[in-house]
Amino acid sequence: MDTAQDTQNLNQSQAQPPSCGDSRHLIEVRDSPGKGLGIFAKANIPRGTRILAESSLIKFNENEQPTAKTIMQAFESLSPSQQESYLELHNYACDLDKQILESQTGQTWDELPEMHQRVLGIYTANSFGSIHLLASRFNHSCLPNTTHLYNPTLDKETFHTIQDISAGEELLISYMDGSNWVKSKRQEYLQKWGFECNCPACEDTPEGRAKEEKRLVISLLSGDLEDLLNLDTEEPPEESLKLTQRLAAMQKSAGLVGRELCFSYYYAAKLCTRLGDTRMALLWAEKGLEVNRYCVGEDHPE
Ligand SMILES: C[S@@+](CC[C@H](N)C(=O)[O-])C[C@H]1O[C@@H](n2cnc3c(N)ncnc32)[C@H](O)[C@@H]1O
Repeated sequence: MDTAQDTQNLNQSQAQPPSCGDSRHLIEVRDSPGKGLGIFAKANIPRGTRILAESSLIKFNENEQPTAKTIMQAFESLSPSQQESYLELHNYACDLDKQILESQTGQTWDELPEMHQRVLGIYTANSFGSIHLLASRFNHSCLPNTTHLYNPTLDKETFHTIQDISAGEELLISYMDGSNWVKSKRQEYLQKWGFECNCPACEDTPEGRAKEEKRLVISLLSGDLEDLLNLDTEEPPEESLKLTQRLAAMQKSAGLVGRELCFSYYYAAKLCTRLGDTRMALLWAEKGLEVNRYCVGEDHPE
């Protein structure tokens, strides 16, 4: 066997992007000061890149609410090496999660065996409804540059950049659904993970406060729009269209360019259709499609 040739082949195969339909060769896991580990770009990454498509290590059915018992069973059904990898993940359970787990086990947190505390703490700190080994290293930002969604065709969670990323930059997702939430609501929600967010939208600086003001307007516009939709379905669509256009413009200027923007564009398209303005309806729909494509890729069924 030619050892030099083997080494060369190995180096070449490491240099090749893996054929798993993502660009994970462009990212690395390393220390993120004040946040534990995080995921960083090793090169410039353009918007819309599928950086990761990852199968779950542990997954529950959509309509199955995981409990302490089923989480422990899922962990025990893993192979020894999978268990080892699982146990390396970040471990944190907030008081509320502990209370829920206590009520399910009938034991206080301190009475639970140490291994149970660890497995359950890791589950609550890392679950997107499922556990993924690499994706568990994404830290949070209220102004994320990466978005994720389950792709049922691939049976994988996919992660796409929604901004152009520079080499060395951390890739950050949002841990919450409500991108229009104001700071106090966001901070309250993030207690689940035991940290105080200091992202550009949360920092107490003139820039941070200006971003928060935009978020407040977005929150109010979304609320007004919801009221228009809920209170009177006969409401003339012109008013809703104006609100939707303002909402989309604010989302864009606030840097909220994930699927929330796509939904505003789609909604504007629907309203234009209702108003008989096919040309504008097409334009909004195309804008929505473009955002959707960079958020979830071409192969998502939605
Ligand atoms: C899903 S894990 C993310 C990866 C984790 N940093 C690690 O070392 O494995 C969630 C934990 O990361 C930390 N974290 C995530 N986003 C953060 C942020 N914006 N600021 C500080 N800590 C953060 C918190 O400790 C949180 O409980």
